[in-house]
Amino acid sequence: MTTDRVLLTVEEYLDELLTHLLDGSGPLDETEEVPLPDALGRVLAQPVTAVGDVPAFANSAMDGYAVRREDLGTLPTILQVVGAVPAGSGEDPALAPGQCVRIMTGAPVPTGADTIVPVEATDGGTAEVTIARVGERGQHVRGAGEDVRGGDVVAAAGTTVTARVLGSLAAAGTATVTVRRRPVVAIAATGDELVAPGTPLARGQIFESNGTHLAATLRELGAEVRATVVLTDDTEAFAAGLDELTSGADLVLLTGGVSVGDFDVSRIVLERSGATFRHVRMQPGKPQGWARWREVPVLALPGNPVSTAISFEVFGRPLLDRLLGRAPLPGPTRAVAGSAWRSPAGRRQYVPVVLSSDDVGRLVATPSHARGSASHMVTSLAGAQALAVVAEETDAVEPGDLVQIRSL
Ligand SMILES: Nc1nc2c(c(=O)[nH]1)N[C@H]1C(S)=C(S)[C@@H](COP(=O)(O)OP(=O)(O)OC[C@H]3O[C@@H](n4cnc5c(N)ncnc54)[C@H](O)[C@@H]3O)O[C@H]1N2
Ligand code: MOO
Repeated sequence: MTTDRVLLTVEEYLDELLTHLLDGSGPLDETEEVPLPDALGRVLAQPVTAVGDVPAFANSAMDGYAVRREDLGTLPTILQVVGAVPAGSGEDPALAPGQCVRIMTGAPVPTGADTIVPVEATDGGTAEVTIARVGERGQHVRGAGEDVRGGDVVAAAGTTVTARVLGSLAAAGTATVTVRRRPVVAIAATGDELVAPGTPLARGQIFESNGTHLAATLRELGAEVRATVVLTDDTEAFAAGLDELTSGADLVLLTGGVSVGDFDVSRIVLERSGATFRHVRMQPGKPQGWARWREVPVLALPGNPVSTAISFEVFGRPLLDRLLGRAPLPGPTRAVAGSAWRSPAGRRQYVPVVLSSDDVGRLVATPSHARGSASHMVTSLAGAQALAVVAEETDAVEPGDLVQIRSL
């Protein structure tokens, strides 16, 4: 009976999803090779190695003079300037004892030089130069391969290609990368009360927001997202809608209608295909469900907007990560609570928070909504930078208490 659901911990339910909903399967097999700039947001299917040393050659970190350190035993010393190498120059002027070369930042250090003297430590001469100060041998020389050696891994398989990863890969000479196919995800919001923003609200109606939120989150995660559909509470229409949603999809997300109400259509229809509905020891996000419809995994999330968002973070994101072979987000960090709030005993609480630091440098987490955590306060998501995670055994959080932080 749906009203008498098995109560699971967060970990137990996630394990059930990974093992039974996804059938224990790993990443999608298909990969594609894309030009580097098109790889933003995709997940690497293979490690990417540097095509050569980075830096590729020893070069100057300063505008100044390339010198032989042994010529500068006593200072000041006058050296003869025998050439100039700007960045991009292929020249390698020879240096005899007592000679130096003008050099610009990024230019290759002449083979005969070993140290760079910044122009500020000289009189700036062009035919000859007086050197007033010099550092250790090798100073201001950026060595070949100092950043990474040719053949070394710059980004591992499973890495999400962010702007930072793109920059690093470009610097390491990568032109194309092999990424996992985007999982195709279909989303449906359920409920007769839902209307699109821009439509006047009749009594009992609300603006649909979960589908918009989920679709955008999934796009950020590298999925190919089908336009969100709104399914009504009519069971036959809902079943037909599910047939369409599952066709060609790797995953279907449903939001709403998973609770125990008489019109909870997701639950009623999915149960026809042997769905599993659970209560999970978390707040928000207690009622959850999953099924396979025409063999396609269907994850049914509770409809309250904050419940949908957090349930997706806790259960949907790991499914996507699994399909994409993506390395999971780094584990939680900790912060001190910036205010007091209550937490339901026996349930792990996830609270949208803003982060700041206090005057002794501790990370501080404060609920992003003045009224704390509640699953209908959808605008708490807009200002949230992270989720504070409060343990099951805690029923009250006091300012200064340590809480776990999960990034969003
Ligand atoms: N008797 C019980 N009632 C409820 C229980 C329970 O254990 N026993 N659990 C409560 C909890 S906790 C949650 S969470 C909700 C989950 O309910 P449903 O998944 O069936 O969600 P709905 O009833 O369809 O909607 C809940 C709420 O969210 C609004 N909503 C739904 N979809 C959207 C959307 N796409 N965009 C914006 N807002 C949406 C909907 O209008 C409702 O206000 O059940 C509790 N009840
Ligand atoms: O699980 Mo419900 O999300 O607490 O409102």
